[in-house]
Amino acid sequence: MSSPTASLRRFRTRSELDRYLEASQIRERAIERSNDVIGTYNDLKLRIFSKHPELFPEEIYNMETFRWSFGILFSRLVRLPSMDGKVALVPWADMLNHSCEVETYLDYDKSSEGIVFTTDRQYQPGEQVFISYGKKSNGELLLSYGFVPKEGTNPSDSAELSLSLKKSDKCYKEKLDALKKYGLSGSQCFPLQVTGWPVEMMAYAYLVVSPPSMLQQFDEMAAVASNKTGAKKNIRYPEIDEQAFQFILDTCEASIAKYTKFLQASGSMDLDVTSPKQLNRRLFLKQLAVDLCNSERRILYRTQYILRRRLRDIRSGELKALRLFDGVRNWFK
Ligand SMILES: C[S@@+](CC[C@H](N)C(=O)[O-])C[C@H]1O[C@@H](n2cnc3c(N)ncnc32)[C@H](O)[C@@H]1O
Repeated sequence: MSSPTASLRRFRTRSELDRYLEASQIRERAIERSNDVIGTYNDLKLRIFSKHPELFPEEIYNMETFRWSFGILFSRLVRLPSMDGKVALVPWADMLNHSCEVETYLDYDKSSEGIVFTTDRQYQPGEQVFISYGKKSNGELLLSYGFVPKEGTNPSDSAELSLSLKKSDKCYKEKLDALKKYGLSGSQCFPLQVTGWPVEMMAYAYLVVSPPSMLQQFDEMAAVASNKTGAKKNIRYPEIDEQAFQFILDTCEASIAKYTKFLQASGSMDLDVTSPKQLNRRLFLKQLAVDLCNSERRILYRTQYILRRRLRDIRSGELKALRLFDGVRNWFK
């Protein structure tokens, strides 16, 4: 199941997105999705609604009802694997809640010509049966379905880290050209998980920190960063490993600081209410934002730990090599 607009049922306006999701890259995704829905509506209005007002009156076919319908439809439709991922609305199935821990699924069954729900184990009468909405991060679940699973319970959770070329880089233009050639830009987001980061991110970091003497490798780095070269290549440039890890660590720590600032400020966030109903809604949105930030910051902390250990290993390796070199030199004296 996927929903491009359910989040917009939670965070209705741009100012709500800016206020509650300011620390998370999910804010950018939400803005993109919102723009997609607005674009689709405007396109339909131009090509169909405005040409047949008797069939599509403005009181019904307006932006607000369009967004609502999209949200309802996409948070309830089911993808059917055996029918090439075709989507369907299945009345009873839309009552199933999501759990990150189950592998139950819905699919079309040829012999019974119906949709069958397959469970992963036996359930007792009265026990709640869950389904998986797919291997999605907490941010994606918030955007698509309007909830955030409990921290640490989602094995597919990820947090996006944005890396950027340095404007002061002597080879800024050459690096940007290499990135553009593979459809990338001077600033790219990559998903981090508690288990590590993608090779694309490492390649991007190599490119950012590489000196002018590595100009010949810029193309290869950009190609791997884009994952457009077909097979994934696990490139390594040991001579700039330390700078690349340090660069990712600095970016990661700047991001952690942003989350921490938001989480600290959220305690005294001005909810600016005029009615109890509004207060409840804003408290709910704040809690969703806090839950999301905590789960994303947890992944960043883990990344920070892995990076610090890598850097420590590199530096202690260098130190050992230096001591060995000094030892040999002294021996020859
Ligand atoms: C397909 S419907 C599931 C049925 C829904 N609970 C209902 O009563 O209509 C999807 C919606 O259920 C809610 N939901 C599903 N799983 C959830 C979970 N694990 N925690 C909180 N809310 C959940 C979200 O609001 C989501 O947009």
